[in-house]
Amino acid sequence: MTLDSPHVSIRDVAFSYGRLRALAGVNLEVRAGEVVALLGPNGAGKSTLTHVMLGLLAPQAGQVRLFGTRPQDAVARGQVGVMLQDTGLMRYVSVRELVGLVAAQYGRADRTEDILRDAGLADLGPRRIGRLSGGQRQRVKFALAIAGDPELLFLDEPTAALDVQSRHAFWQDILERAGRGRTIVFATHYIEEAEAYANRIIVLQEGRVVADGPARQIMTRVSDVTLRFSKREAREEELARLPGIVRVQGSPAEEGHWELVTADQDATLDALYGTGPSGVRGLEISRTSLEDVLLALTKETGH
Ligand SMILES: Nc1ncnc2c1ncn2[C@@H]1O[C@H](COP(=O)(O)OP(=O)(O)OP(=O)(O)O)[C@@H](O)[C@H]1O
Repeated sequence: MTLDSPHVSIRDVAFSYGRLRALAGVNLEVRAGEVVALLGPNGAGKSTLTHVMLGLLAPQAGQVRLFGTRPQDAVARGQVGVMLQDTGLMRYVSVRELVGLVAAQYGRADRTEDILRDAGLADLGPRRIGRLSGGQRQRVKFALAIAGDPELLFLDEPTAALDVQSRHAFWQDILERAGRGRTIVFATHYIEEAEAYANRIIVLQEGRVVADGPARQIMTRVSDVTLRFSKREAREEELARLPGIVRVQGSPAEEGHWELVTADQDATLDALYGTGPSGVRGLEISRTSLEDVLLALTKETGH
């Protein structure tokens, strides 16, 4: 282990459940302070990858290192916090007792109230776990993940079941941790959260990494833009000849209403407007969303 070891390093990792190949040659490195979102359709391998990163599943091929050492050793040193989808919680203890117990294992019993506050549980300390709502239980799982103030946090769908306020508070806490050099890897189906809070997005599809980079970089992979406008005297053939055009659609419901998909917005608009009056009215430009890009990247298997 060296000071500048990546927090996570995965090389050529393959994992199969019997004959079902869940991860096929995954490579990635995550460094201190990164907030990484794992995206991908159901069954893409996000949870399997998370389990492999934690040392809970041993890959049949390849190597996994956390802080330059075996995942189990990093976990034993208290460097890793984790929130998995299907962990159960003791039902008959109070929120404060459970969080305090885990905090004590990290030598942080005196920080129990801070942990409860950070997880949005300040008012729920005396409540029995068995009496909590789904979103409240989710916050307890988060409290347990952060109890040791770990350098590396793995969160599997952390905001599932959280209401709007809790989500907001959760992300503020995550950003504050990242600002202190903590590393966060989370799997999610909320694309807008990945776009807003992750500085890197990794897209998995059938156990392979099909995209890896900042949201903006991933979005440039599909650079098409849609232009919508009205133009009375236009003909379809004429619009199709504009530079950059990928596709032209007229609106059958509204004559003279057009939708152009272009790969070169500037060239298309220059030609459309030309030098004189264009007759174009009500122009709307919409960029491809990250959701469109993900659908394009993961559509091959029709999930
Ligand atoms: N315990 C298991 N035994 C057998 N196959 C499994 C097991 N867990 C997962 N799989 C299979 O491995 C593949 C990857 O599953 P995984 O749970 O990692 O996907 P995921 O991306 O986390 O999906 P989701 O978005 O639905 O949580 C799927 O085809 C799944 O059916």
